[in-house]
Amino acid sequence: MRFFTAGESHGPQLTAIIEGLPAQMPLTAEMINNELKRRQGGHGRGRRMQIEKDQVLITSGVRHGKTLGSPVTLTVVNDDWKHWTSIMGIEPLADDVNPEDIKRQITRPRPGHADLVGGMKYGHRDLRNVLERSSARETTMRVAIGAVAKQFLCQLNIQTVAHVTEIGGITTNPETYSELSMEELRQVIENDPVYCADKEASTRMVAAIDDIKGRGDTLGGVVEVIVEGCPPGIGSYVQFDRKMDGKLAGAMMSINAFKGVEFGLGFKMAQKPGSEVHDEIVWSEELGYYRKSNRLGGLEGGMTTGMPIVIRGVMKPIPTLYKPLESVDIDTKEPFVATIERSDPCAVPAASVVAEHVIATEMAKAIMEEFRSDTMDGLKEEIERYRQYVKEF
Ligand SMILES: Cc1cc2nc3c(=O)[nH]c(=O)nc-3n(C[C@H](O)[C@H](O)[C@H](O)COP(=O)(O)O)c2cc1C
Ligand SMILES: C=C(O[C@@H]1CC(C(=O)O)=C[C@@H](OP(=O)(O)O)[C@H]1O)C(=O)O
Repeated sequence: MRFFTAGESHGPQLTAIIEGLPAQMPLTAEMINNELKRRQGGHGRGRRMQIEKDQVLITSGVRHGKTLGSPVTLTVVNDDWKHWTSIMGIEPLADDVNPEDIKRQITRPRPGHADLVGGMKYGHRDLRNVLERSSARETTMRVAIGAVAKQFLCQLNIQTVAHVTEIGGITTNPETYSELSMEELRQVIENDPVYCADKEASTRMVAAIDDIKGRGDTLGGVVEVIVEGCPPGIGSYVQFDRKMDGKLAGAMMSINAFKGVEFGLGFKMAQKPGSEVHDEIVWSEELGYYRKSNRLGGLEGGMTTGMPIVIRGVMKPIPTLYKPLESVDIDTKEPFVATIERSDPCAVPAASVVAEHVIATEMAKAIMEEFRSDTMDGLKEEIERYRQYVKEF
């Protein structure tokens, strides 16, 4: 499976093309729209999310609710486009229009965003040409693609869920959710304003977001994605670029503003002896091989172990601040104090939805590389056979 996304944040629409999905897989726009709605939510989003009502249109690759095996094209219209048609026009400017006269030319780069380096790299003196594509508006299509991947994984009894574990230094207590099933965890976070499973921490996170917003500043945090039901042996140790942990980490780091990744115990492993890190191996007739604990987060030697995959990513605070940091106007070379129109004070809850979907996409891609069939039923049979084989190994 391979895919591309395209589209500017304030352009007419966003597009994704996915190629390599098996035929006969159930797929509906409704399933994708539910996930798009979750990405738009979460306490801490700015005014843009009140303008957009993200709804996907499937324009190829699906007929009567099932994939055809041909490329699937997804589009989401930017409702905000109508306010930007002159600034973001596709056609060349008329001869009598001076580009400098187009409103809202951006010459003042924001520290922490792509503006300055993107402008240098592509020769754009209007930094809007950079921010339009570097914007996390693109994550809409990452979620749309991931929603398709989740439907694929669901056919194979592989489930994913993501939740927020930290915002602005407020952390969850894992004891409040460690006993929950995937389904229970999903239900708890769906009813929570910051997609967090610890009620007490959630209340404090909401207050922290309101407080930081009032002070014109922004907050980051940590999100955790769990994948359950994946068979052992996805990914490989035989070549560096086939290691599953590397692929998952790369996917997580491809999300705007994500700056670190860890699996299982993660960075805490540095403080512990090996006996408190590695997971002991056991076997039973009913379950086959499994581990007594899951401190490594479901990966050994670049391969899934069959235990739940547990991956966390850290999101830095949003760079566009109402309380601006020092920067330099690229035309005048003078320092300036920026004024901004709108931004998200905290997008960690929304980013948890994005994280779940990019991880689901990477898992689906890896499974399609590992097992070959052009039909969904063929793939199901392949995986079932393999699951039985590893159980008895
Ligand atoms: C869901 C989501 C929403 C975001 N919203 C904003 C925003 O409103 N304003 C902003 O400046 N950055 C926002 N960001 C972060 C920027 O897109 C990101 O910092 C920028 O693209 C630069 O990339 P980098 O932080 O990975 O270096 C958001 C990120 C995500 C994942
Ligand atoms: C549009 C989305 O997020 C945007 C991500 C973003 C950024 O700089 O990354 C900046 C903001 O865009 P705008 O300047 O239009 O308000 C966010 O709203 C979205 O998540 O769909």
